[in-house]
Amino acid sequence: MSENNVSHLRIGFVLSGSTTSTAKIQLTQEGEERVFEGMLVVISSKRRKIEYLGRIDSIKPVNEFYREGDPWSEARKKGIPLDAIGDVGRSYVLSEVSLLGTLGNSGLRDVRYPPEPGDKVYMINDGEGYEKKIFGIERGESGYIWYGNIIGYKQIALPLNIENITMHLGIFGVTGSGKSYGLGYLLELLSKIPYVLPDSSTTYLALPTIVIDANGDYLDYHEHFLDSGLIGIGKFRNIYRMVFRKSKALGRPFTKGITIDLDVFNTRELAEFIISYKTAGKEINELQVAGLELALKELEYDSFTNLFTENFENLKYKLDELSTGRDAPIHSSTRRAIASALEKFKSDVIERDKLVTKSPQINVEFIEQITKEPSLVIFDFSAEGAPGVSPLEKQLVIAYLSRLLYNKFTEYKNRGEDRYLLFIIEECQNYIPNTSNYPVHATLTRDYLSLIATQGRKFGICLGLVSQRPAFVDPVVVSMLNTYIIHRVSPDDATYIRKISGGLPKSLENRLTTLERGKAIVVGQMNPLGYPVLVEVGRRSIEHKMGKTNVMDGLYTLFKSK
Ligand SMILES: Nc1ncnc2c1ncn2[C@@H]1O[C@H](COP(=O)(O)OP(=O)(O)OP(=O)(O)O)[C@@H](O)[C@H]1O
Repeated sequence: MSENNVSHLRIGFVLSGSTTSTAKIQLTQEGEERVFEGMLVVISSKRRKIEYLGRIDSIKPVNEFYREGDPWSEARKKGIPLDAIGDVGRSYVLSEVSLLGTLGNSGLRDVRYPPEPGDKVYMINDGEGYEKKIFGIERGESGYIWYGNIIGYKQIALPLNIENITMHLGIFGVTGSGKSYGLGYLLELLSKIPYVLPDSSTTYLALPTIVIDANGDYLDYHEHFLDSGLIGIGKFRNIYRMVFRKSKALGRPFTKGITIDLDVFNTRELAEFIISYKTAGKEINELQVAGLELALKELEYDSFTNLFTENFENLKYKLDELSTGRDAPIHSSTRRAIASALEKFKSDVIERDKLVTKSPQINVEFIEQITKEPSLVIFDFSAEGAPGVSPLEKQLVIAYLSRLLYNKFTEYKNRGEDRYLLFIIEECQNYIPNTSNYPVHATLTRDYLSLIATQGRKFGICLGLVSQRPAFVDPVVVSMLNTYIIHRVSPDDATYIRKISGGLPKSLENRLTTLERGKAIVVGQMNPLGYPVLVEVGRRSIEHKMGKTNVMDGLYTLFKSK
């Protein structure tokens, strides 16, 4: 590093007492202005001709006239101003730096010698190949996408290793912290992952993705696809929007109705779901579940879908039969409760939302198609895509989808065929809840999503779980995520985040609850640095219209219309 290079901003000097893991530095005036906790910096050792990558862990201003118990304590107590003395006193800023490694041409190496007193500390120079020195990776390398920029450095992005997305991803943050915007940006990057061919030319590939879109945050991509075709959506071949049958959007191009087949469920699962549906998942009566299970079994139908869509009366007769007579296995009051649960299920799910059919739109051929011709599939669970649809019906759809995916990917695996799919679930606490603090009944979704989470890297389904409240998500599943993008979280979640992410340095942990919108900490297997990094999410190339609110204009329009 040349000292004459003005773009290398010197921000400090190493003081005595460094070890191979930390260095104490005194900041220069520029350093005092620019440095913040969590920032990455470079220490240059002239004598050893090495550079260290460090992270600012603390910043401590010192003034020799303001010390605890000094001779001026009494004057301060009496309120006598000491500004003049303070101004002439020695005043400086100390900083503790964690040494993350030494910089080489292929990424970080272990620190074998501590920096020496007098070594200079710099900001990383944006334009001098530092990405390669820090991460060991160059732009354009196969299988890496470059995410946003490292905070403090506009030109230095964080590479993310796509190979490791197979070990699942968690995106957490409170409402408005920028999760959906950031995820949209990530989807754009995942639609054009570089792949270097044997002749050294580069092609770009897209990772097929299904996103359960809770609020319509990704519909801009569908709109863009309808308006402008494939421009701007990388290598995705198609973008589908999936809506419930009552949605006004049905009938638009590349928009499919959400329908499912009940035959992926076993008798117990279906019985439990129908009984819990009546109480909106709040409670579940074991006697009623057992009674319905018995009726379904005794009917010996080979298709639940047929039974519910065409022969529903038979089920009612069977229930009556099983509750008639002195030794009837189902008590008459239980029968009444089961019958009313069945009616509710039939009238909402079968008749009103027309969710169940023998030939559903979401089927194995669709999975085959979207994974073979990489596509983005948006399940629109917003009010427009799912008008009047209950949370439990959404659960039923995800339960169906996760079974379908699990079975299909098991088949791919058994055939030795490589397929990959990113399955993103927003508001995932509703489908894989931590029942100890978020009492939502979700066995139908939880079991299969957990099963997908526990599958190894080679299974091919990469889970992307998104939540405002990570503590409400099943901790066993969360422990299987290997990469986290953590936006601002609530103080209640900060301790939990620290635990699941394998411990964050204090300098970053302190920022968890105060991160600005669009800033996040990236930690885990996809981050090749091996240390948590503070990043600023990049700009979406397709505008995020759905996330916008316009309170004042809206209020004014109402006011004017009076
Ligand atoms: N990095 C960013 N750059 C520009 N605008 C952003 C950025 N991040 C978020 N926004 C905007 O801020 C608003 C809130 O962001 P976003 O919808 O992503 O939050 P969220 O964490 O997903 O919230 P919720 O959990 O309520 O969905 C949106 O209007 C979004 O477009």
